[in-house]
Amino acid sequence: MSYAVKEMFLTLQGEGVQAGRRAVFVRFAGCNLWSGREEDRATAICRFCDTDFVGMDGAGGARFADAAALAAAAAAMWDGDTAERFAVLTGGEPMLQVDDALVDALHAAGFAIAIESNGTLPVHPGIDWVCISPKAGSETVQRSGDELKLVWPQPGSDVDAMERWDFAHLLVQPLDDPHAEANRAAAIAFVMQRPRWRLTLQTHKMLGLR
Ligand SMILES: C[S@@+](CC[C@H](N)C(=O)[O-])C[C@H]1O[C@@H](n2cnc3c(N)ncnc32)[C@H](O)[C@@H]1O
Ligand SMILES: Nc1nc2[nH]cc(C(=O)O)c2c(=O)[nH]1
Ligand code: SF4
Ligand SMILES: [Mg+2]
Repeated sequence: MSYAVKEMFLTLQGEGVQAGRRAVFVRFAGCNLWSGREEDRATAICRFCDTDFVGMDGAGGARFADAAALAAAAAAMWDGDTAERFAVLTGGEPMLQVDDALVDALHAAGFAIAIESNGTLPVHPGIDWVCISPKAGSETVQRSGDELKLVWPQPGSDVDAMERWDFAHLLVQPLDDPHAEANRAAAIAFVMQRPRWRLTLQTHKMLGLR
């Protein structure tokens, strides 16, 4: 199978329990909850997306002919200790494209693999670190993993149900939109009400990283 990748870049993981870790980000093109076109945003299932995932025209983006080609490109970005190789598969929705061949090729290249997924599709069982970010108005079928990252506020979210799912870490991330300051306060209030949850911030945005 070939893979449509919007962009690929070396940075620090900005969010979640792995924040601060060096990582190659592979941003897959396309999502099942929004077309990515601004004219469709108001009618999409997921309306707050902060990411351009349309096309393959970003830095490091391409249509990779096969898994070996994608893994080789990711490995070429990692100019350090190969023992620490870490890839974050995101998008768009990566589970629309991630398959056995890609997981095997990245592992063969020495990468531990993390994923950022909306949870509407089962995550590949070979992934080493599973982050699910549920979206109100969609069905979260992937109800287990390493971290659940709830963007907040998000009306229509069944937080009590999420607390019955099987995640090692429960995280709440302030919604980045024109009301960011109020959203941060709401996320802090959320954790004050629900001490099983922890606040996570989009540190790459504060640091000027990609
Ligand atoms: C762009 S999404 C791609 C992966 C996948 N489609 C998902 O939604 O999890 C990456 C992460 O950014 C989060 N995110 C997207 N837009 C955001 C925003 N405006 N503010 C805060 N987090 C946001 C998502 O919830 C997800 O955790
Ligand atoms: N540095 C950095 N960390 C991130 N963590 C999750 C991201 C994403 O867009 O999936 C992201 C991103 O876009 N950049
Ligand atoms: S599900 Fe993820 S990639 Fe898709 S529109 Fe929502 S935040 Fe963006
Ligand atoms: Mg992002």
